[in-house]
Amino acid sequence: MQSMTDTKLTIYGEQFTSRMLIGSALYPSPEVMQGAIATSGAEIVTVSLRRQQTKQAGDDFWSLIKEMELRVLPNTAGCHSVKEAVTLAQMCREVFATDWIKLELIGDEYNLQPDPIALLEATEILIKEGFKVLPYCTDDLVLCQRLDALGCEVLMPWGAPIGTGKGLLNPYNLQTIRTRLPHQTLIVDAGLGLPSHACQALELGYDAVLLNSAVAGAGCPITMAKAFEASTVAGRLSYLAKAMPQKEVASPSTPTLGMPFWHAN
Ligand SMILES: CC(=O)[C@@H](O)[C@H](O)COP(=O)(O)O
Repeated sequence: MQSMTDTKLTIYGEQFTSRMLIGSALYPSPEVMQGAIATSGAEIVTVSLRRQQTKQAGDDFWSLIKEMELRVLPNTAGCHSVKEAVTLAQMCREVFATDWIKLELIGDEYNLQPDPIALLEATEILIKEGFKVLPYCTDDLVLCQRLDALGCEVLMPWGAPIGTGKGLLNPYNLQTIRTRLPHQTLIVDAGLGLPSHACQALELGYDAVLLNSAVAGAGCPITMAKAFEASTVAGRLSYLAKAMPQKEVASPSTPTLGMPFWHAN
């Protein structure tokens, strides 16, 4: 019998079993946040230094995150300039004692689209300073190639604008990036709304997904976290199993006498 072997998700040399990275914002309560993150099976949680408003709220939040013993991926959510993002990344390195940074640099307020030019500039600066950059970028092949050439070992193209829940708006672009950068760890980041969207990303050969709103904004975040976990497992297995080719013309699936097994033609 054929058996299916899989590699683990690799991020800058570190290996993970879960193929979902999860955000820590927008949950209805700290308890629900902890419950949903734990249920999701995620081993990496992204956190924003900028979003904490008072010292007390910040301290309480960090204690909850620390209790969960997850790998923390600080992000530069809300930054609009290279200077702002680089400064925040430097602060994150001090506060969280990690050189990982999810680099988010917004270029447009309407759709929160990442600014590709500023992103390249900030990535170059941060890599020279020793950061391990995980850039949140648009699904543009040439931009991804440039980020790859700068030394990024993970790229995170968007599925759709942050918080929209629209899923993969341009599967062709995402597929092209996968095909052209086969060595890269690729993560679809943002815009997912349903577990089926995560499954689709994994089926395209993406290594993982990063999401927040779909779980935090669900009617029952804990149940939705479980559904996303199952969908990433299903999507990865489906990718490894290699789907049957699609056909334009029907072919009978009921075996004809004397031909009980599949014939590829
Ligand atoms: C939490 C975080 O990093 C977001 O900026 C991320 O991009 C997730 O987006 P969604 O909320 O659309 O899942």
